[in-house]
Amino acid sequence: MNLEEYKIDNININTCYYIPNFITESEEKLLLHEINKTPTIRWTQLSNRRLIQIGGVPTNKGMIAEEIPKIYQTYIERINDLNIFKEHKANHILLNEYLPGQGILPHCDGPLFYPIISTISLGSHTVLEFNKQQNDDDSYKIVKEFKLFIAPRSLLILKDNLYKDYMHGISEITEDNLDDPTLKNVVTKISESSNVLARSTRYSLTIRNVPRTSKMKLKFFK
Ligand SMILES: O=C(O)CCC(=O)C(=O)O
Ligand SMILES: [Fe+2]
Repeated sequence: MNLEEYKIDNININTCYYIPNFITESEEKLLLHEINKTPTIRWTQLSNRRLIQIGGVPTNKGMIAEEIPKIYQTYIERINDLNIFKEHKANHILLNEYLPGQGILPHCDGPLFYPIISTISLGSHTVLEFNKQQNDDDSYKIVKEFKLFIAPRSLLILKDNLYKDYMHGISEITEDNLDDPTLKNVVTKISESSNVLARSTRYSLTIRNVPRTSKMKLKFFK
């Protein structure tokens, strides 16, 4: 696969790739089946989404690697085969679940990760919003820059300045108007009369590299 063909090039940023249909419908179905089997206790419930850490829990001291189930490891390897992470191979997945109306506040992913995010989406589309933080003397404001339409089964790769200089987030809304001119990637028209698309439950597999990972097993002493 030649990644350069998938570069989003109308946002003046060189570091964004969007690959529709990166996985097939049957792969999506198998992943959704696996996710739905996960015991509730493995999920961390936040106020506006649920998440599961796969591969360990990154901390500012590094991460103790935990075994990654085979079905997820397959996709880590598929991402590593694209060679975007080079020697900083992907070794971690943060799995997010969003019900319609849930989202994630604008944020940067920060220093726990090597600065590349690769995201496989499942179940529903969403719209990812990119903002910049503008600091005044004693306050700051968030300036909306652009949005990307993220289809189920797609892969999105963000890196370099898009990782460091922009915040990303998902508004807590239940539908998206695809005629929004700030949406920067091509989306297909749903119908002549209305271009509003309702969200359903979406899962994102955010696949990253956690530097300073040790293979040490946790030991418990009495
Ligand atoms: O669900 C997404 O696509 C974004 C998730 C995200 O920003 C994160 O996990 O840091
Ligand atoms: Fe993020």
